[in-house]
Amino acid sequence: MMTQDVDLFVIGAGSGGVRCARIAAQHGARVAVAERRHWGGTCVNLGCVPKKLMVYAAETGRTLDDAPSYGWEVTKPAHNWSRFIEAKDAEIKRLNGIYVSMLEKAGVTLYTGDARLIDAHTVEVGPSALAPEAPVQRIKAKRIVLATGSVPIKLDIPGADYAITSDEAFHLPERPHRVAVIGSGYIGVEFAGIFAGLGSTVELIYRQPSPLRGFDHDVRDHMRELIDLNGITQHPNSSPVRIEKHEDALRVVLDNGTTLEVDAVMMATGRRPSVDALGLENAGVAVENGHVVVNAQSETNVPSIYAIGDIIDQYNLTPTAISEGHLLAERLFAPQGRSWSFDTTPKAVFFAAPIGSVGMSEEEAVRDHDVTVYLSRFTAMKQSLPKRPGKILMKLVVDRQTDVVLGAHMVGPDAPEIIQMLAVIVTAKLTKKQLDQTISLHPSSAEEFVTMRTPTRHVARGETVAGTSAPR
Ligand SMILES: Cc1cc2nc3c(=O)[nH]c(=O)nc-3n(C[C@H](O)[C@H](O)[C@H](O)COP(=O)(O)OP(=O)(O)OC[C@H]3O[C@@H](n4cnc5c(N)ncnc54)[C@H](O)[C@@H]3O)c2cc1C
Ligand SMILES: NC(=O)c1ccc[n+]([C@@H]2O[C@H](COP(=O)([O-])OP(=O)(O)OC[C@H]3O[C@@H](n4cnc5c(N)ncnc54)[C@H](O)[C@@H]3O)[C@@H](O)[C@H]2O)c1
Repeated sequence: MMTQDVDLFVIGAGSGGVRCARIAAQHGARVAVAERRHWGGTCVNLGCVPKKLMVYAAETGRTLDDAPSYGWEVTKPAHNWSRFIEAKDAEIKRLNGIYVSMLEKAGVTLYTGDARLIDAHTVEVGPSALAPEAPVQRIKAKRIVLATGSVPIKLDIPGADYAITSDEAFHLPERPHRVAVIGSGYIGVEFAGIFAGLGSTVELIYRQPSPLRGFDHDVRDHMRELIDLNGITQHPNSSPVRIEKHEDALRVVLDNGTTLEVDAVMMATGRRPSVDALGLENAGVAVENGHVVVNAQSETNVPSIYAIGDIIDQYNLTPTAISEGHLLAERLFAPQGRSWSFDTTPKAVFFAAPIGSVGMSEEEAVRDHDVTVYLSRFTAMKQSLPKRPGKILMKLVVDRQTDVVLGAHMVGPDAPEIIQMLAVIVTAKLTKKQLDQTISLHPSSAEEFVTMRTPTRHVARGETVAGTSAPR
């Protein structure tokens, strides 16, 4: 066994860990990082990146559907799943290499293997699936960062073992023709859109009356319509009670008695922080509701140990994990740090018509503000020739007293791209009047955000939020 000293040891080379390690090393710290499964973490290997490539694959199919209405005399060819998965995997492999070389160039020492805490200043790295032959090594560190991310959760129902999660969905040997997706959060809705876009029959099962709990109620209502329009069968207000394996199919039995016959069942029922076998108890790191507890400085209760990203179960997005890692490295090794506005983190759901959302939903805003809502629904020009159904939704939530834009929400083509810029407006606390002073860019969908003049409704602080009144 070898012993070595570093200023900072980062466990987990995902979004947060890689950034933290790189910035610390660039400021002169002696840094080491351990990764047990895949360099770049969830986002690069089993999350944002392969997911977005799959979204593009599905979108390309829809473009082919629409091509004849623009004069292209094409018949839609079949989608070759294995060729696509191969191309996607090659791209992910390229990105893995970039992460490794970026860390090495910054002078970070890399350990491939499973890491765990021995005490508040010692990490042990041993063999893992990625490095089954890895020697057991102990490293002494002045400071340790826990950046181990999260893992998917399956429902505890009979037959759960027959179900896949997003981890397996990226590497299926063939595309299932009939899929049941359980859960209508980010992953459930995104994968329902991907499978439907590639031609599968999709059943989306969820507990609530509308999908996407936590999003603005008008966005959720609108999404319910769009999911229908994309040919996905929704089973709201339902939960699966068991999954049965039959000769040629899986059967999902719902609590209302419905039985669905499918080729694959995907559970998209949330994720939990990855804390198992991390040795947290050896160092006395406090855990609450399954996540590591930190203060606003990413400090745990143990002075030498910090935690960032999904392991703290706060924002659970890549840019927030990256920003936490960057801030922590600067706080520890460079006095003049950057700052970020975490409260106005923009969010996207990459469905067939994606969602972009920043700031407060209407129901969040009315807790503390008198609110004016501007809401618009219209058909995208690009959809006019193909006569593709489904409208764009745009919504602004404005403080009635100060005129500050509290929230901006959109469902429609390019919504994430447009909302990224609206996030600047919400972060800078600009007013509706300042949006009104902006000349529109024509013809675009985004121009609607600077041309919405007539309030749709006013809602007083504390009032119950009512449904939409914009034309459908
Ligand atoms: C299907 C899917 C789609 C997503 N899409 C988006 C999206 O579009 N946009 C977005 O912002 N976010 C998205 N996310 C969320 C995003 O991927 C995570 O929030 C982000 O990766 C969290 O970063 P992290 O650094 O906390 O952890 P991770 O990126 O998960 O990295 C943790 C790393 O630690 C390693 N590790 C764990 N335990 C150990 C150990 N004991 N020893 C050594 N290494 C260890 C893991 O192997 C992993 O590589 C998506 C997630 C999923 C699952
Ligand atoms: N576009 C993005 O930015 C993106 C994409 C994917 C994932 N992510 C991140 O990853 C996280 C995890 O995604 P997710 O979709 O797995 O989680 P989620 O929390 O968004 O959704 C979980 C879903 O499972 C359902 N569920 C939970 N317990 C259940 C039960 N007992 N019975 C029936 N249904 C149940 C919930 O009602 C919900 O619909 C997200 O919160 C997000 O932060 C982000």
